[in-house]
Amino acid sequence: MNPITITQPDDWHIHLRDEEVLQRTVNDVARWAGRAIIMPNLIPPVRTVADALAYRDRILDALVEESSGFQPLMTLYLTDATSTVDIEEAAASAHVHGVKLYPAGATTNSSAGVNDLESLYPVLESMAKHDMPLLVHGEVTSSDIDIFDREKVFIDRHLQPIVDTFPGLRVVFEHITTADAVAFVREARSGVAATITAHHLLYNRNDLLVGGIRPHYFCLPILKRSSHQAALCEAATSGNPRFFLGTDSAPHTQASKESACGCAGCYSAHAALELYAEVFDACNALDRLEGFASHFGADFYGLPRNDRTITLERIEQSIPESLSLGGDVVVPLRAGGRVQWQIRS
Ligand SMILES: NC(=O)N[C@@H](CC(=O)O)C(=O)O
Ligand SMILES: [Zn+2]
Ligand SMILES: [Zn+2]
Repeated sequence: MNPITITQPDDWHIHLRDEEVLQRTVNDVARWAGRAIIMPNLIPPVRTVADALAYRDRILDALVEESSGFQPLMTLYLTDATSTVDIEEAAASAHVHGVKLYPAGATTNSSAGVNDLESLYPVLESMAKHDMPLLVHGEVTSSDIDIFDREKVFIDRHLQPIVDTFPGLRVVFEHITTADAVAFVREARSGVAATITAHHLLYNRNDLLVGGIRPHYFCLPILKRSSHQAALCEAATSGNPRFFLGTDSAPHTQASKESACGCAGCYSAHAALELYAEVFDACNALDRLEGFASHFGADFYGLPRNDRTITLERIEQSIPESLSLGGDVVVPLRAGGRVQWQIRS
């Protein structure tokens, strides 16, 4: 199967940041995706519909001519102060497609996140009533839980109770990283799905730690052992519509990654579709790429599939050592390396 033509994909989880950085982030994703779910973890966070609409305008303003069809799908950031009125307003907006749960302190820009999930149960109830999806960064933050176990413990302590307590709530378990998360999503009631990143399919914790610490592979949830990576590849390429594409592309400047206390997040928007194609090719599952990348997420969110198509060819391309990011630089995933696929222009 080479070349392959598929319905244009969408990215169901991305960080674009703000201001001068948008020039890079927005146009990189718009090169291959028709739409993207835009994460709300700005500083300060995107808390209200008004915040989301203003942010959406800044994203649209950053689009270059060739990318002008790209649609940002906005989300709100759940805080301890989020109210049912916020949810009603979100549900009434054509541009808000989900509400994001960050346990406070779990990841980059999550300090405004949720401290006491149970006190927000009325808000989750309202989300279920208005059919507003809950998007979850699924890791506990307790200091006594090992960083490699934080996703699994989150399932038992928080995710299973949420899914059981609100049977009508649609839930996306974001950027899953473990065989435990795969099994949970596979066996859950209907209305539960997961996004999977390219980097969690391509890499494991050896890539992060063997031969020296490689900060550009540090993200949260952290890369796990290879058996978990294999479970993710199996899920992504299985054709199960509960698993779909979400890059979690998250730019941090080179200096903030190459630091004594480096930030969490990998930048993949520059070549994400090509990298996913490489994974599906390696698993002999190129015929399943379209479902994962272009059909299942749209179906879950209740949006039409894209009309346009995109063609990928098995032609090697090289990835730059760094990319401009506003006045700074970002080191992209697989910097200085090669990827086996290209998008035909
Ligand atoms: N994934 C990450 O490691 N970082 C993301 C936040 C997130 O998605 O958890 C970021 O905003 O940088
Ligand atoms: Zn996250
Ligand atoms: Zn993310």
